Amino acid sequence: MALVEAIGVRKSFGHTEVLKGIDMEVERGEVVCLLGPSGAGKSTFLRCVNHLETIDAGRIWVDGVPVGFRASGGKLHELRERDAAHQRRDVGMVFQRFNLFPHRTALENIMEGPVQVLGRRKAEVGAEALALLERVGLAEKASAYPGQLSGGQQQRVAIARALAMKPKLMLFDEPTSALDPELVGEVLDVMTSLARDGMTMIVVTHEIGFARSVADRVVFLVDGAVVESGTPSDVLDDPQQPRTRQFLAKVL
Ligand SMILES: Nc1ncnc2c1ncn2[C@@H]1O[C@H](COP(=O)(O)OP(=O)(O)OP(=O)(O)O)[C@@H](O)[C@H]1O
Repeated sequence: MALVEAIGVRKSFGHTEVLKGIDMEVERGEVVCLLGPSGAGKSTFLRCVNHLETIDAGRIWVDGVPVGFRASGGKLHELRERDAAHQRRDVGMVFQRFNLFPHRTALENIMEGPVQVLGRRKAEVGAEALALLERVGLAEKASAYPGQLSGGQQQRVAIARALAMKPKLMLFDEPTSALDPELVGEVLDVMTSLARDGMTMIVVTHEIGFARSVADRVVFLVDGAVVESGTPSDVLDDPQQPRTRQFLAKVL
């Protein structure tokens, strides 16, 4: 089974159907870039995968367990909202706005999940958190507060914080959209290195260059439906669908 399987996912807000039956599979180690115009439902789909939204119809499995359920003793038990946090542990999410705790240092931000959520010992987690800061090129910023870091640095800390939970899957929701252009590259470099290390990733982005060079597969979402999916070169260089062509003509 693929690491992520989504079948017929539907989601409405009020009377507006935002996801109109999404099917998607993401294999282990695969990087999928989700592209499409504003309002297509890209963020909503990611939020459904991470159980930040409940779905109205269809089903999503992450590593064989349907989102919104917990497996135990060979049975599935529906999750109550407070138990959903359990499921989110397997999935790291990085948002457009870095969402760091402002009154905690970079290192403390990274340690927060393993200590508070997983109940691990601070001494053990500290060394891992420092290694993660090194991995995102910020070892020297361990004691800095978010307000003392650039947007690019904050986003790299946010990535390290997500990795600290040892997720099976990483979701990125326009991780560079809030950054000054000169800071975009440093965040994309960290994401590229994660991808090369075999992390399974779904990335919502408008960075076509990243999609072209890093994605295994590009999926185009328009108006709540997948209109085209394939290798980056197939979809970006030779789009078959008029809506994909229109979108690419605007962003390329
Ligand atoms: N919590 C919510 N309540 C009501 N409507 C919502 C909610 N979240 C999203 N929407 C609506 O759902 C639609 C899809 O939004 P979504 O953010 O998923 O699109 P997107 O493809 O990620 O767009 P963008 O690139 O602009 O972020 C939009 O019309 C949005 O206004």
